[in-house]
Amino acid sequence: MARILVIEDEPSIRRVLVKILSEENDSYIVEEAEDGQKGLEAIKKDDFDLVLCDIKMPKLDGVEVLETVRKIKPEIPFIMISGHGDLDTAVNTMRLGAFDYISKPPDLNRLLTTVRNALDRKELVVENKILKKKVSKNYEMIGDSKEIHMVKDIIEKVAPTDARVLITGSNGTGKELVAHWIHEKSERSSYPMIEVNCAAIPSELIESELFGHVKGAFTSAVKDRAGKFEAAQNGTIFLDEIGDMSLSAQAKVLRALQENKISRVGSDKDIKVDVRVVAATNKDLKKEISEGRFREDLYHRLAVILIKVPSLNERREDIPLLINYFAKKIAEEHGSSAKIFSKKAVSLLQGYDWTGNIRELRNVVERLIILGGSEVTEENVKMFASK
Ligand SMILES: Nc1ncnc2c1ncn2[C@@H]1O[C@H](COP(=O)(O)OP(=O)(O)OP(=O)(O)O)[C@@H](O)[C@H]1O
Repeated sequence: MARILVIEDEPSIRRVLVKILSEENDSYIVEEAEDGQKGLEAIKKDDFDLVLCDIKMPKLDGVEVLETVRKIKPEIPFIMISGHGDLDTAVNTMRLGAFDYISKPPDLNRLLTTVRNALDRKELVVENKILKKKVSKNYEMIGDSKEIHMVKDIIEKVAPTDARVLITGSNGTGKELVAHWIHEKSERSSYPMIEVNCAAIPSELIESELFGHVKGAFTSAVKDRAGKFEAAQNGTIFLDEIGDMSLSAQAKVLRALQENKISRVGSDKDIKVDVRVVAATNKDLKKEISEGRFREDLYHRLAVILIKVPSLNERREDIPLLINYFAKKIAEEHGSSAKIFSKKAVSLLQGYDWTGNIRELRNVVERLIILGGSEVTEENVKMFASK
């Protein structure tokens, strides 16, 4: 299905274009606008795969429409329609990002070929964007230590089962990464993995976030809304920082785990959910239980399998590998060649106490690459990385 918008003020030409395109291919949905202003409004409101746009029009001309859309929806290809007097302008619009132009009266074959090419390219651009997004989130798990191999082994064993998993470990040790792999290596991987950071959501909103709500359930509930459990249907929900969840939300999560049912806030209708729960925390939940902040029954439901992710300080031999890996990644991101870290620089970094946190290690590597010289030396580390 391809949605095409024809913006043209001359009714006869507009009609011809709409007719030709609609008859050419059943999967073309063709809409029309009679001037630049209306065209722009339609593009803002809806998603189009292609726009055919006249150049000379009242109110807003084609060049202005093109320039505005390039800023808000740059992926939409434009084919400009030029009359006798504006061929030069048409050629110039290609510099502004138009895909192509056709002259009036439109030549049927040329029009249809250009439309097909433009739609093909649009698909490619969108695919590339999705691909880039996937690649940019990095899920490689670097490390050759006994400790990280143990974690990988457990993931392999546990992922294909439906067992709930509680992942523990201090900040930035890779808990989210572990959760990601559990989902990816499970049969649920073609369904969504929905992540909820329980610490980032105010306690009065967490229930609605997880379970959704019905219109009128509270002041700002202006319409029915599904929650994350429903969004994760057939997939995995990752409850990050579960140790920060309010007791009343914990009670509801417990019910969801016991009965595989949830109800939206403000409704007593049950909704069946088939969702695997993976949770993570950097808190000592046993301590939280003894102090009355975490439900023991929920703990036992969640911690069917426990994975403790070791801090980098417990597997310092992985630090040089990580430095190397981050140096390459960062160079790629900056479009430069990877900087060499001298042996002394690496061993100094390896010895620091704060390097338990992988995120922090990455930040320091980035800082050293930006601020250090062509080679990262012991002196650079002392200057830019010590805490
Ligand atoms: N073994 C690893 N190899 C490469 N990168 C890793 C590894 N472990 C973690 N990272 C990276 O380190 C960063 C922190 O990891 P992650 O977010 O999984 O940690 P976390 O324990 O969930 O953190 P927090 O406690 O702050 O939520 C991420 O960018 C992640 O990709």
